Amino acid sequence: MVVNDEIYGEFVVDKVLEELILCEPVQRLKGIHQGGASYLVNEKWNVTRFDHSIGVMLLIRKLGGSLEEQIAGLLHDVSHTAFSHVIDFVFENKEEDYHEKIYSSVVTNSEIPVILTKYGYSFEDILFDDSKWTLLEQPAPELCADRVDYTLRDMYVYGYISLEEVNRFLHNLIVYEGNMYLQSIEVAEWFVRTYYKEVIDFFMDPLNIYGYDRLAKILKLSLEKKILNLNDFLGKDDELIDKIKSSEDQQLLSLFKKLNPTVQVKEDRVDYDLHRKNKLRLIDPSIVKDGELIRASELSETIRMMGHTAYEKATRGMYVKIVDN
Ligand SMILES: Nc1nc2c(ncn2[C@H]2C[C@H](O)[C@@H](COP(=O)(O)OP(=O)(O)OP(=O)(O)O)O2)c(=O)[nH]1
Repeated sequence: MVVNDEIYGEFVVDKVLEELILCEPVQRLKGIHQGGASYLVNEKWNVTRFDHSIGVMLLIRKLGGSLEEQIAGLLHDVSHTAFSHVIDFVFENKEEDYHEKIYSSVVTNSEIPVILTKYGYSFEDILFDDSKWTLLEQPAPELCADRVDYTLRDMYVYGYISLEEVNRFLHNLIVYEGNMYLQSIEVAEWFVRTYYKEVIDFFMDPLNIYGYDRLAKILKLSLEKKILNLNDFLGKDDELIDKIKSSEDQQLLSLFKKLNPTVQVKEDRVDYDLHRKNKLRLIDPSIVKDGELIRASELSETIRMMGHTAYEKATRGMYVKIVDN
C-alpha cells in the first residue's frame, strides 16, 4: 500500500500497517476532527485524527523507528472520542486525557488485537507501554513524534508555515540515543515559535474558545437530557451532530444555530462573556552539540522570552466577548 502524506511525502507501508490503516477503528478517525469544535467555527480548521495518526507513523519511520513503534504511532489516538478534546471540557477534566483513560478498553474491544496477533505481535506489548517508544512520546518540554506532527500539520494546513520551513526543520531533526533532537538553535527557535502559534495563538483564538465552550455545553446538555449516551462518543463527529439534531430538542437546536462560521468574537479582558484556560503546554527542546545535550533555552534569550510569554498567556487564559452570534 502506498501512503501519501502532504508533509512527509509518499511511502510504501508493510502489510500489517496496511491492514491496520484499513481497519474500522483507524478509518473512524477520518470522522474525528483534530481540533474538536474548530471546524464548526472555521471550515478550514479541518485536520482529522486520521491525518495526524498517519503522520505520526510516517515521522517515526522517517527517523528510523521500528515497525512496532510505527504501529504504536498509527494507533496512539485510536481511542479519541468524537470531537477529540472537547470531551475533556464536557467533564471538566483538566489533564485533557480522557482518551488515554479509555485507551486499553477501546483497543481490547476492537479488531486490533486480532490483526496484530495474525502478524505475530502482542498487542499488549506494543500498545500498553508507551515508555518504550521514545520517538513517539516524550514528556514536555521535549520533542516527540506526536507533538511535532500535530504542530507541523495544523500550522501547515492552516497556512501559518510553509512546506519549505517544515522541510528545513525535518532535515535538522536527528535521533540520538533513541530520542529526537535538533542540531541548530535557529531551527529550535523556529519550532518553539511555531509551537506557541499552535498551542497559544490557535488553541486560544477567541473563535476556538467560543466553539469549544458552545460545543461542550451542547454535548453536556445532550447527555443530561439522555439524547446522547457515553457510548455515542465512540462514533464520529457527524454522527453525534445528526443524533442531537434529529432529537428536535429546541434548546439544543437553538444552541447549534449559534455554532457556525459567521460568529464574531473578540478578546476583551474587561467586558467578556466567557473565560477559559487550557492545559499548560510549554516546549524547550534539547539541542545536540558535540555529543552533549543542551536545553535550547540555555542557548537562546529568544526562546526564554517566548517561554515566559506563553506561560503568562496560558495561565491568564482567554477572555472572550461575543460580538455577534
Ligand atoms: N482548537 C483546539 N485544538 C486542540 C485543543 N487541545 C488540543 N487540540 C488539538 C490540536 C492538536 O492538533 C492536538 C493536540 O492534542 P493531542 O491529543 O494530539 O496531543 P496531547 O494532548 O497528548 O499533546 P501533548 O503531550 O500535551 O503535547 O489536539 C484546544 O484546546 N483547542
